[in-house]
Amino acid sequence: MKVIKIGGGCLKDGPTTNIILDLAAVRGKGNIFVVSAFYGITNALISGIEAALASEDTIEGVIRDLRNRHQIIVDCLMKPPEEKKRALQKLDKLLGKLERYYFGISFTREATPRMRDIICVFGEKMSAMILAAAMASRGIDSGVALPEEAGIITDGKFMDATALIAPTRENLSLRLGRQVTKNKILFVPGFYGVSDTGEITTFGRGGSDYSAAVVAAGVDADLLEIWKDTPGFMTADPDNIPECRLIPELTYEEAAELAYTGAGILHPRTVEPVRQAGIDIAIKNTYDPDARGSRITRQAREADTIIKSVSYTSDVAILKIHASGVGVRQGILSLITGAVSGSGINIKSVVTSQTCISLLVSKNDAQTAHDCIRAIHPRPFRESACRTRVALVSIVGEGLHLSRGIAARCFTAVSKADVNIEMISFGASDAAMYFLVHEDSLDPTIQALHDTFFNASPPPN
Ligand SMILES: Nc1ncnc2c1ncn2[C@@H]1O[C@H](COP(=O)(O)OP(=O)(O)O)[C@@H](O)[C@H]1O
Ligand SMILES: N[C@@H](CC(=O)OP(=O)(O)O)C(=O)O
Repeated sequence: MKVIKIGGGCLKDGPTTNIILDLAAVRGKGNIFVVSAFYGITNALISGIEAALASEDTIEGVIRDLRNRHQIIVDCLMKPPEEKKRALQKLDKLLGKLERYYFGISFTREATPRMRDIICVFGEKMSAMILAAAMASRGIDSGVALPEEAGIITDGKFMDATALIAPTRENLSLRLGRQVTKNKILFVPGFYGVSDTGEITTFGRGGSDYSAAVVAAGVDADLLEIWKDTPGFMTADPDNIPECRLIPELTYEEAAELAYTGAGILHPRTVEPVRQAGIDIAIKNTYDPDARGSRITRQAREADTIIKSVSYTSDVAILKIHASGVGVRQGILSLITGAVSGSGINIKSVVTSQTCISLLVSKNDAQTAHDCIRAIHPRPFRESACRTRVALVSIVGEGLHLSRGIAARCFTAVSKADVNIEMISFGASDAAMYFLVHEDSLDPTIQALHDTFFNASPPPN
């Protein structure tokens, strides 16, 4: 059995969703589909929260807009009036509940992370329901299994949960495995699970890729297939580098490093659950389903180049803590990282020298993290600084640390592009090297690296 993930990027509107359903009808029977909300709906749900906080009067319009957007899709996917009516009744039931939550936050003037999660998952609940109804309308046996019914269990952290694989596996093998028969398609809303006390907890934005990996591990799937609107995992984001190329095979390590350092094609934690279970990931292009796509696996076959891809993220800030003898002063590092993570902030990376500790955090967390560090008493450092106008660039390829000349080629390219490097990390991973540049220099940096590693006639690396 396969687990197949369909994201919002493939569910843009009625006609594109029809293409996906045609594909699923031919290739999807006997498999589990983990689905995201229709394109733009999660953003609309979040805007609805802000609108409801500002004024109760906005709620009616938000619900009307959500209903219209889904109704247009239902109209396009289903023809028999009775079936359409039933789907719209289910939609109205969900929207009725959603409306009450919006009134709740408007009344209390408070949108807690718990309430944000409850509201955000309505997008996936609506899409799974509509896709299953549309599939049934094509005469295909289909159903919906909600994560709370199937038993996708999380650590309970709102808006950034992690799945607990052991109990999830136990639940899914009992409750999901048996529901999938040879000719049936089962839809599971992605993006969330429930804590052991039943609280809805999302896996963070873009988390349906991770959901699908969790379900794949939970049912011991033969393969996790992720359907995307690109030919596969590319040597760079096609939005930045249109001439980028397909990477036919990547290792788990390479895919994880790329996803963590900003390759928006995969949620950063997608690889974890399937790597543990030894399940491959196939990325397939919905516009060209017979094409090869990309395979993420334990051991990728030899590639022409060691560097597989270039990725970047602007969602990074650097905190520099200047102190002397960092390497010989016991406890200073743990004091600083403890203060930051104690306030619930995730530290993306730490690089130290004898005179400076550099912490990388998300841009949104930078100010709070800096405040936490400055609040340490007595101060174990001389001075601290926070830089937010930076971006992280990374080149990834298994074995790059063993190959001579990669770093030289990388930094020569960057320097030729007249870009100044602000921080380098090399050696922490066998498969990745990353550095920071000013955010205004991001585009020329990515272009220079891509030209060097993928477009230039090579010195072999
Ligand atoms: N290295 C990469 N290879 C392919 N696509 C990438 C890469 N980095 C970023 N992307 C972007 O990821 C997008 C697909 O991811 P996403 O929009 O999240 O899909 P979905 O919503 O269907 O899950 C592509 O349209 C592309 O712009
Ligand atoms: N709908 C959620 C979860 C998700 O994974 O969506 P997508 O597969 O479209 O990235 C979001 O927008 O964050």
